[in-house]
Amino acid sequence: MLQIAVCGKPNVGKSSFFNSATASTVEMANYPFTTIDANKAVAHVIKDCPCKELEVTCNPHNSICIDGKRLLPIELIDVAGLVPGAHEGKGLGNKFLDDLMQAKVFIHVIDASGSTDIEGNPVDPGSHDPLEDIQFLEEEIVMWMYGILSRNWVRLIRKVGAEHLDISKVLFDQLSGTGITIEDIIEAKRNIEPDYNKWEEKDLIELTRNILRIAKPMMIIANKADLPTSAANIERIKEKYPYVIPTSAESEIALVRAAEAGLISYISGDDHFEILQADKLNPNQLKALEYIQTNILDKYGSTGVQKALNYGIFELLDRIVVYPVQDEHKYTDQKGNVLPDGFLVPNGATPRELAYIVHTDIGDKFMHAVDARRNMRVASDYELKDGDIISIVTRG
Ligand SMILES: Nc1nc2c(ncn2[C@@H]2O[C@H](COP(=O)(O)OP(=O)(O)OP(=O)(O)O)[C@@H](O)[C@H]2O)c(=O)[nH]1
Ligand SMILES: [Mg+2]
Repeated sequence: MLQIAVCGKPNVGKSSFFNSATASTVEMANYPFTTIDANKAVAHVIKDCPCKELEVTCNPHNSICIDGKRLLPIELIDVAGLVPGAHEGKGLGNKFLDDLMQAKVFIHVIDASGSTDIEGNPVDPGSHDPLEDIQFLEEEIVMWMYGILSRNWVRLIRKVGAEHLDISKVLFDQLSGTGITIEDIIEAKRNIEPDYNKWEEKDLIELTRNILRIAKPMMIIANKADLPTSAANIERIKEKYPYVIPTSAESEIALVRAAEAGLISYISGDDHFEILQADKLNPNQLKALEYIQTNILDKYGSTGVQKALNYGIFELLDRIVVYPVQDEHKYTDQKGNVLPDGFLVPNGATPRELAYIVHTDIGDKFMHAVDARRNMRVASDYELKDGDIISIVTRG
C-alpha cells in the first residue's frame, strides 16, 4: 500500500490530522512530544467512481464506494515531532525518521495560527511566525540522511577507488531501507561536482538535499486554520509557498465523529454537511458546526484533510486509478463483481505493468489488454489513463 507520512515540529496537529484521516484515536494534546512511537493506519484518497457515469451498481472489493465516490486505501504514518538541532540529539532526536522514510510522500504540518514556538511549546496565538518553521524541517531530515550517507565515508571512498565500484550504487547501498532508488541518486548527482574524490562535506550535504527532494516530495499544510490568527498567516505563507493547503484537523475530526454518530451526513473533502438529527445536538454542538461551516468550509472549500491526501497521491506522486476487470462487457471479475478493484498506478504505466501490479502471475501470463469502455484491444505501449477500465487477457 502507498504510504504518506506526516512530519513537523511538535504540537502542530500531526496526530490530529492522522486521527481525522484514519478515524483513529491516538493521543493528541497541547504540549510537545505527545507522540513518541510512530502510529500507522489506513486512510483513503478519493476519485469519482466510474459506476456513476456507466450507470451500474459496483461491488467494491479492495476499496469503498460512497455515492459514486471511490475511496482507495493508502497508509498514513504519524511520527514524533522534530525540533531544530534534532540531528544533534535535541528533543527526541531523529532516530524515528526511519519510520518516516517508509513513506513515498511527506506532509509537513505547520501551525498556521502561530500558537506554538519553534519547539512546539504553547505561546500566545499569533506570537510565533509559522514561516520560521518551514525551512528547518527539511534541514533536519537532510542532516539525518547525511549522517547515514557519510557513515565510514573515508574508508568507503577508498574502497570505491580500489575496487572500481560505481559511486551511485555505493550511495544507494548506504541508504538501503529508505525507499530511495538508484535512479533518484543518479538524478540527484547531476549538478554536483562529478569527481567524487573532490567531494567535501558541503557537496555531500547538497547531494543529500537533492536526493531527498527527488525521492520524497513534500507538501506543506497550514493547520489550525480555524483559529482567528491563522488567516493572515496563511496569506503570507501562500505568497512564498503557493501550494500550501489550509487545514483544520480539529474540524475534520468533529465532522467525521458527528457523521459516525449519525448526527450529520458528511463526506470527507466536501464543502458542506447536512444536519440529520438537530434534536440530538446541544446548542454548543450546533454552534461549533455552524462555526466550521462559516470559518472553514465556506472560507477554504473544505477542511483540507482529504485535499492534502489527494494532492499527495494524485499530484506529487502522479498516480492514476485504473480498474482491472475480467469481463469487458459487464465490467466484472470472475465472480461477477462489478468494478471490484481500483489500483493506484503511476501515470503512464502500460497494461502489462498494470498486470504485474495486480499479481506477478497475471503479469507473467499477460497476452494483451482490452479497454473495456471502448471494447477495443489496446497496443502494448498504451499509456493507461485515469479511470481506465482494463480487461487483462492472459495465457492459460
Ligand atoms: N484549533 C485547532 N487546534 C488543533 C488543530 N489540530 C490540532 N490542534 C490542537 O493542537 C494540539 C496538538 O495536537 P496534536 O495532534 O497532539 O499535535 P502533534 O503535532 O501530533 O504533537 P506531538 O505529537 O507532540 O508532536 C492539541 O491541543 C490539538 O487539539 C486544529 O485544526 N485546530
Ligand atoms: Mg502527535
